[in-house]
Amino acid sequence: MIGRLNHVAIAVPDLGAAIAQYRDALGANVGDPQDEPDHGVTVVFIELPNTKIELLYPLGEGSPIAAFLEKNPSGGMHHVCYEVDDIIAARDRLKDSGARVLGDGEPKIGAHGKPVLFLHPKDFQGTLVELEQV
Ligand SMILES: CC[C@H](C(=O)O)C(=O)SCCNC(=O)CCNC(=O)[C@H](O)C(C)(C)COP(=O)(O)OP(=O)(O)OC[C@H]1O[C@@H](n2cnc3c(N)ncnc32)[C@H](O)[C@@H]1OP(=O)(O)O
Ligand SMILES: [Co+2]
Repeated sequence: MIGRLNHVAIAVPDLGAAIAQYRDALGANVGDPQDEPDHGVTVVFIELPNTKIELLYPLGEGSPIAAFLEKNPSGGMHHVCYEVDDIIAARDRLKDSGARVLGDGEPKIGAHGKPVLFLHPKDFQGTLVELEQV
């Protein structure tokens, strides 16, 4: 069911510093910040040869990233995103297996303009899992 690793997300307390670190210290190809108010985040994608890094910074009230940074003030790995062909079929199979699909269970449009869903970290070895239909 899951396919390629689409991205690994890192929550950051200082987006400018993280951009500079990846661009200058790591020589990475860093995209421009993209506000995603529907998700309460500003995202910056870093293109790697085999996947992407997604830097996440809180946007607006009630951002899930703000809550994460309260617990992890230096930032840290926030989620992994796997690609799926059919996000509804994946969701239904996961729900049948007893996994918790976050939010109202309906896919939202993510940063790539594709439907995404999130699965509770407690059901996946302490790792927040995002699925993106490609
Ligand atoms: C533009 C979209 C973009 C894209 O790629 O397209 C994105 O990726 S947007 C990313 C931001 N959106 C989300 O993260 C949505 C899904 N997240 C949530 O619904 C919440 O953040 C949730 C439910 C994962 C955590 O909620 P909360 O912050 O309120 O924390 P809790 O205390 O309720 O957490 C319960 C339990 O889980 C642990 N936890 C929290 N966040 C994570 C995490 N990122 N990875 C691993 N574990 C996490 C938390 O520590 C609690 O554990 P406990 O042992 O009970 O203390
Ligand atoms: Co993501």
